[in-house]
Amino acid sequence: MISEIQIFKILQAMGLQGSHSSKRKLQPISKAKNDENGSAHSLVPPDSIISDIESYTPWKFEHPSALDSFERMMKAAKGKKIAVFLDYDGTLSPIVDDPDKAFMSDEMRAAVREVAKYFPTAIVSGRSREKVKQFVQLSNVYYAGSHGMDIKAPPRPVKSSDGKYHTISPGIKGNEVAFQPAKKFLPAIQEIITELEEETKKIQGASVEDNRFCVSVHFRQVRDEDYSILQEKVKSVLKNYPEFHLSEGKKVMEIRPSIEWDKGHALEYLLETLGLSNSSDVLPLYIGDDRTDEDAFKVIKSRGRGFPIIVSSTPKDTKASYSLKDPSEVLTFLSRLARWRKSSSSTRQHSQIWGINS
Ligand SMILES: O=P(O)(O)OC[C@H]1O[C@H](O[C@H]2O[C@H](CO)[C@@H](O)[C@H](O)[C@H]2O)[C@H](O)[C@@H](O)[C@@H]1O
Repeated sequence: MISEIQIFKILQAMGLQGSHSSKRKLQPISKAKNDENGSAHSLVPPDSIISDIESYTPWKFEHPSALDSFERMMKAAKGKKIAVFLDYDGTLSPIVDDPDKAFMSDEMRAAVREVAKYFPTAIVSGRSREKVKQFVQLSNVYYAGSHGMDIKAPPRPVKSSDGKYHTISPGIKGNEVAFQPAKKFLPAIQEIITELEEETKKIQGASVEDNRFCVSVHFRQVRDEDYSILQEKVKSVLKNYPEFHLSEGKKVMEIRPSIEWDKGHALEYLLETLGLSNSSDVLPLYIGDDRTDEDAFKVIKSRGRGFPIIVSSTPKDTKASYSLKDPSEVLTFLSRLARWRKSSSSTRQHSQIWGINS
């Protein structure tokens, strides 16, 4: 893999790029033709480099690789605190046909464990909190399930009669409480699940996933010609539940209570409970691949500091500032992040700060 800098140098040599500016739009580059003798023009780099340049679209300049930008990002983070937020499906685990088999690799688990030794770390997923915890199997991270509608974290700092805030030390075991802003919808959600299961049971490949405070209807394995029937059935069930709405993710329809709470709110909530919300020294780093992660990217953007990173191998509309191609690049990034921090501090200092087990 060639770096961003190398690509700029090549582009400059080819007369296609004037200066290093992430805002500047590049014209699409087409592969130069061989000359009459069949030999490539002297300015044309080898095929492997050409294909890297071709994939370096204007989108990639606006959302540079977090791996290529690592040194720059860490320079900006020097002396500041990074708080890490990670989506699960498509970020820590690859997208697979069967949602029950979206396992995380041992290498990824080890990398997240290592990151969480040095930085406060939370997994923010559309899955139920219990389910994502079963997949991740780490005790030194916080979990937010149901797109942030089910968070287990230290209690919010409380203001006492003397007007002072009392912050509870983050992460001390047994001190965590569940925050569940959509609790009153639980009975309706169970009714919706029963009705959806009944309505969709004849559609081959469709499945309904109980994510506790939200529901997923999967269609990855549904034939294309059956999709609109499935969609109609889901919509007809939802007609009786006006307090819920439907959105679409990666080959999945997601049904959620219409409350003002999403992954962005979950990020803010976690920062607050961890005592990290008011400091200009805190840089939230969020890695996610799906539309629901955009709410968290937006929050980081509006805070004006932090690292919103999208996982995508193709250009897409996003509020993220950086990109990683796939979960294998996420693994490389997280390992580098932990190594970077390890080389600048000792584990002992960290566990004293965060007080959580690994
Ligand atoms: O917020 P996330 O953790 O990314 O959860 C979003 C949805 O992820 C899961 O579905 C996706 O991954 C499955 C396994 O790879 C795949 O089969 C499915 O097509 C994807 O949409 C999860 O099963 C859903 O409930 C989540 O809503």
